[in-house]
Amino acid sequence: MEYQYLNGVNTPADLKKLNVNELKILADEIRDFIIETVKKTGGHLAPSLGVVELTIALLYVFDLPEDKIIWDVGHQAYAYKVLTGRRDKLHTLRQYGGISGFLKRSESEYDVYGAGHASTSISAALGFSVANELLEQPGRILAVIGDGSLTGGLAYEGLNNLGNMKKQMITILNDNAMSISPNVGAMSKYLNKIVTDPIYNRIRDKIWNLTSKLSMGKFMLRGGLKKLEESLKNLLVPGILFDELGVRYFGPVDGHDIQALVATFRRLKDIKTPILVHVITKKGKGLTEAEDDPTTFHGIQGGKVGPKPKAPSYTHVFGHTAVELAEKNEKIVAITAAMREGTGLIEFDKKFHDRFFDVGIAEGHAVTFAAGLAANGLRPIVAIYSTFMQRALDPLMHDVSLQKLPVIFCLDRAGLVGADGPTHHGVFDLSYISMLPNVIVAAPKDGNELRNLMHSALTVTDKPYVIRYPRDEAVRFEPNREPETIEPGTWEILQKGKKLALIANGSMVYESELALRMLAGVIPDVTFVNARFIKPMDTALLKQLAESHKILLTVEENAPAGGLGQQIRALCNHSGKTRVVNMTLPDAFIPHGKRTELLKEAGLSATQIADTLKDLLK
Ligand SMILES: Cc1ncc(C[n+]2csc(CCOP(=O)(O)OP(=O)(O)O)c2C)c(N)n1
Ligand SMILES: CC(=O)[C@@H](O)[C@H](O)COP(=O)(O)O
Ligand SMILES: [Mg+2]
Repeated sequence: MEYQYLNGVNTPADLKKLNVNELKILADEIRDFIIETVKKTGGHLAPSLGVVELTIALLYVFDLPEDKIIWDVGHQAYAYKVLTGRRDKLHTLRQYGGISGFLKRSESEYDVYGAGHASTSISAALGFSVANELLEQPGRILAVIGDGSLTGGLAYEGLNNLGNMKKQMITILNDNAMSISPNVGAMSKYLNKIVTDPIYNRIRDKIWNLTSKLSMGKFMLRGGLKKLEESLKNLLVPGILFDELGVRYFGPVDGHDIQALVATFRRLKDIKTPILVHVITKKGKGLTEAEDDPTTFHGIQGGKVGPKPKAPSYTHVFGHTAVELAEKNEKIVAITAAMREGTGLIEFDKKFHDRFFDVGIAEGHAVTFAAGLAANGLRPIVAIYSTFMQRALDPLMHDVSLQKLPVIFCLDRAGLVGADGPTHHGVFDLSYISMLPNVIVAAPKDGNELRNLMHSALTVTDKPYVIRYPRDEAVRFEPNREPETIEPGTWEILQKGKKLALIANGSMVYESELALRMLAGVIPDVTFVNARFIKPMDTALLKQLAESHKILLTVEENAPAGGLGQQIRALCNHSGKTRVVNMTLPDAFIPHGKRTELLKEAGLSATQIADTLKDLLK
């Protein structure tokens, strides 16, 4: 595609040769380029469209790579990638072997810090700033954080320390009033107030509240003047919250006005103490459908629409079943950490809005909040992606399992998620959760079993019940079947055979089914077991299998350490009679790509399971 300026701009140095008017044309070209590219590759389109002008202004005023920008999450940094030497690679975005959808230190010298999980930028940037000072390195440190990411507690830990340490750091708050869905929480309301209420409205409202209920005498006696002065300060200094934390607030600034952004950054760039610049942007800016529906366009699939799925997604099955349970039991409440759409809770929210809680990007709070709900008589269902559940391991231990509270956890995106890559693969949950006492950990083989496990979880009232499932089709799902109650710790024998017992878990049951179909008539019948519970194990059946088979082959979509296979090996090894072979994901971070490509790279495709079976039985 021929562009007047974009073709000649590949680095920040190229950018600095343009004048501000040319930058405005460049912004349109970059926006057009991102739209055309991401429609093919897929990715986080609306977030990136919202910060095109902000990115240009930052790279125009600041001196990268000496000055360093740390992006929160990094899903919004496509313009940043274009302007830091990756314009000609953007078409490989999130593809296997291509550039990452987030910042990545190994990808570019300009990617000084990677992310993917939200709310880390302020803490990391403070680290950079202190390192500059102690090592006497030149350069300014900036963090770019969205209003959604500012609902994450880690951001406040960073702000608290920053305000106290008073180090040089410029925090750019990119406020588009959106997380994935509309942003939630008191901070969001506070930011919105700064942006929308004209000052005089606020003065009027505050004074009215202060004096309306009190006679003037009482008003004066009750320190009314002090309150009045405080409230006036609050009104007239919009960013008072940040100022009080020791981070000087500037703004709000129009995040699409390059001239205003450049002037603001030029004026503030050499302030040596912590500052925060509040920038107002529109998520999806420049693409009408994305501006109108930034939630849908937060992340889009690229390329041609694939074949019609053979079964609904596990996400759909979860959402359907959560509603089904809530219809029958008014104690059931659902909690999400800013992932209402991704976890499949839209229907639940619509039908049971007063029993639905979006707590913002606050997974630790979500779990401890659920503990409180459960301790006081409700039955919470917490829906969190497996990778984001890592943020809540201590609340799971300390608040839920130790106190034996009946919280149901539904961990979507367990296993390899695909294009989001290593920050998002949910490949450790079997390990980090089954190590805890007082937990049940299950993985369904299909949609029917997910629904049965969720129904079964309700019968458990003295410990948390964790169910994990992949970002994939649910193999089979009959919503009208009568749900079955599955006893915790009971595995399912799918085929009786001899010599080798194939013990698969969750997503790997279907892969193993496909492998056995490939080998029909080729190898002697093997015993095939659905090990749907990792905790508790079906130790009675396992003992039987170990005594009656020479080989146990385990297959799971989880890291090796602490997974199903390692636990089975430990249980069988003391007998020494049975050979245990484990097929797991590698002990490594797995790159981004298509889920099917990655399963193959990890050695967990149906063909590779079949090959392993043939090798073991020859
Ligand atoms: C710990 C964590 N939880 C959830 C997510 C999923 N997530 C990615 S971006 C996003 C919304 C971020 O909102 P904001 O910071 O305002 O950025 P915007 O998309 O509006 O530019 C969420 C919830 C995540 N990346 N990390
Ligand atoms: C950037 C981020 O963390 C989310 O947008 C995530 O990419 C959503 O993942 P899914 O597309 O699997 O819902
Ligand atoms: Mg936002």
